Amino acid sequence: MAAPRVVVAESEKEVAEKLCAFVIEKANIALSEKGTFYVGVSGGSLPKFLCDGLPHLKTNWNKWKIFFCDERHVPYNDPECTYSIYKTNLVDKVSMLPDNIFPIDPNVSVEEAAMKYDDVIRKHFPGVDIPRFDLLLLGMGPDGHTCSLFPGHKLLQETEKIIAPISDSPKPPPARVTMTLPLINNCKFAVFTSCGAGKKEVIQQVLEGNEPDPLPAARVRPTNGELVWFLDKAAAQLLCKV
Ligand SMILES: O=C(O)[C@H](O)[C@@H](O)[C@H](O)[C@H](O)COP(=O)(O)O
Repeated sequence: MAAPRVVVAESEKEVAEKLCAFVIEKANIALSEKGTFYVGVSGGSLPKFLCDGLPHLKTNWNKWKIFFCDERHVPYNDPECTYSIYKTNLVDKVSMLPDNIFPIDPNVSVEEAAMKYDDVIRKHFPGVDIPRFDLLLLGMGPDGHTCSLFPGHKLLQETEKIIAPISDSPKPPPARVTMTLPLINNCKFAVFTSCGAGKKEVIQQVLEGNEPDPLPAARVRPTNGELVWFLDKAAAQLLCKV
């Protein structure tokens, strides 16, 4: 994999603008090439960046297929539900057809929800071992986690499954469904967005460290794809090479 591309903007507002422009550019290229755009989105602070910026930009929303890089195993009416945040603040805003966004099923066990989600994804990528998303939009926690893959967790060693349950997430809520590294690293574009001085140390560790046991975010290295980081100046302040 080529070195990650690091885009540093002055402010969170500018990060959001650059991120959304990038997303729409990749979406419209995918739509022109194959008529569909397969994207995975994350929770945390990312929904705000995307939901504030994307609705103003031009694309054919009903050719998008939105999946979740991870999702909390909570009812849809729970404020922690990432799907509901995107449904309310993006899907409904752009009048995207609801069957273009694919939530997990919170009404079964987290193990079953993961198996069902695996099926849902594979139905869109028939005949391949590992689906290849056009774009995965990721966040990174202050501990270097991404999706619901946490430091030291056995899920980091997963080599077969593309979707897995977790019931001991150190970031609440504890039960989640997450993409695994084999799926993440098969995408065309893996894009992180991280802002704020609180992330400056872990960003330096992930982007410029050379750890024997890399943090989860440092393990995102698309095999045949590109890695891009959108950072504000506060988050990037310890980086040497930007
Ligand atoms: O649903 C989740 O909890 C997220 O997918 C999670 O992986 C998030 O991306 C990171 O925790 C970063 O969150 P912040 O950007 O809010 O720090």
